[in-house]
Amino acid sequence: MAVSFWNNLLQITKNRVLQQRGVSLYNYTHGFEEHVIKKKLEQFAGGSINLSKDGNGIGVLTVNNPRLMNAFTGTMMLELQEKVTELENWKEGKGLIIRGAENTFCSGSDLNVVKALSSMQDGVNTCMFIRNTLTRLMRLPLISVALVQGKAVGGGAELTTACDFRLMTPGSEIRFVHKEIGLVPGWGGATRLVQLIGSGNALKLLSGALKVDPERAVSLRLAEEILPSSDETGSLEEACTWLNQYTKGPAEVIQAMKKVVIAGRELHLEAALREEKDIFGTVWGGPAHVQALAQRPKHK
Ligand SMILES: CC[C@H](C(=O)O)C(=O)SCCNC(=O)CCNC(=O)[C@H](O)C(C)(C)COP(=O)(O)OP(=O)(O)OC[C@H]1O[C@@H](n2cnc3c(N)ncnc32)[C@H](O)[C@@H]1OP(=O)(O)O
Repeated sequence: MAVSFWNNLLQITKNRVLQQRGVSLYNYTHGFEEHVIKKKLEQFAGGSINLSKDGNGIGVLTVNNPRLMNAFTGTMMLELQEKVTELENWKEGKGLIIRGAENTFCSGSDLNVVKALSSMQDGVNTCMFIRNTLTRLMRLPLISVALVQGKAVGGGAELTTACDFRLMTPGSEIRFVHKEIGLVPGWGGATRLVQLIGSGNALKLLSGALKVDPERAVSLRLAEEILPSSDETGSLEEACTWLNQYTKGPAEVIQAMKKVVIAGRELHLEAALREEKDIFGTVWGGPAHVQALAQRPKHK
């Protein structure tokens, strides 16, 4: 009785967290002092995170630091957080493509930053900071796709798992290299990988630091498809076309659809069903619903 009371309370609290925007996994109650690590990250400048948003509700987020195979400097980590906040507040948004600049995806943290922040405390705080951001990215009410061109390595491989889907270009690879540098994933990538491909397959990819080519990624259900083009422009167009299959219709309906899926993915059955009811209430009688009913649709 007592256990089920606490379980219910926990689920209700989690429900509320999922409904709010900008809520992080870690805060001062977990001993995480965000402002301290932000001050440190500011010192490692370079590269950028660029966001473009089109009139059809599709955003393209580009990890841009080609000199270092799009590795994340400190300021890029900070910029990613800002862009996620912007996307959380994008009312017209429906879909998001994440890609790397100049024909490669991302090689994780800038190893110069890793070296400079080598104390256990700095390492753990940096990971908590990014894990917060990637958890919010994963929970965006947008359908997200990682467009993997070239290499997605280390934290770059982890970033792909924060998206709903992965599309790979011919010759590209995803590789969790952490073991090779004496680490385990710290950006939440191991947890998400287990959810995506199961614990046995995840253990093989992580403990073997295996190179996952597009064919293997599709067979593991890590990637949806191999795109025909390997060049930047062609593959972006193809990724947009792929995503457009799922983003037709009004933003409020697409966003509600993503939210019911997040609830199903993250909550226990009863809490997820309650959440689905609440989200349903936000679209029932809404403009898209009323308009569709007025047209007496037939779905042949
Ligand atoms: C939990 C996440 C984890 C953490 O933060 O704790 C990490 O993400 S740690 C970082 C994990 N990533 C790596 O260890 C990648 C190391 N780099 C490579 O393995 C290769 O460079 C590779 C496979 C990404 C690309 O190989 P390729 O032959 O195609 O290119 P180059 O090696 O010639 O790379 C060009 C240039 O970029 C530099 N580079 C690449 N990645 C990084 C990085 N993560 N940090 C800093 N610099 C990086 C590379 O050293 C080359 O520079 P150069 O001056 O020409 O040597």
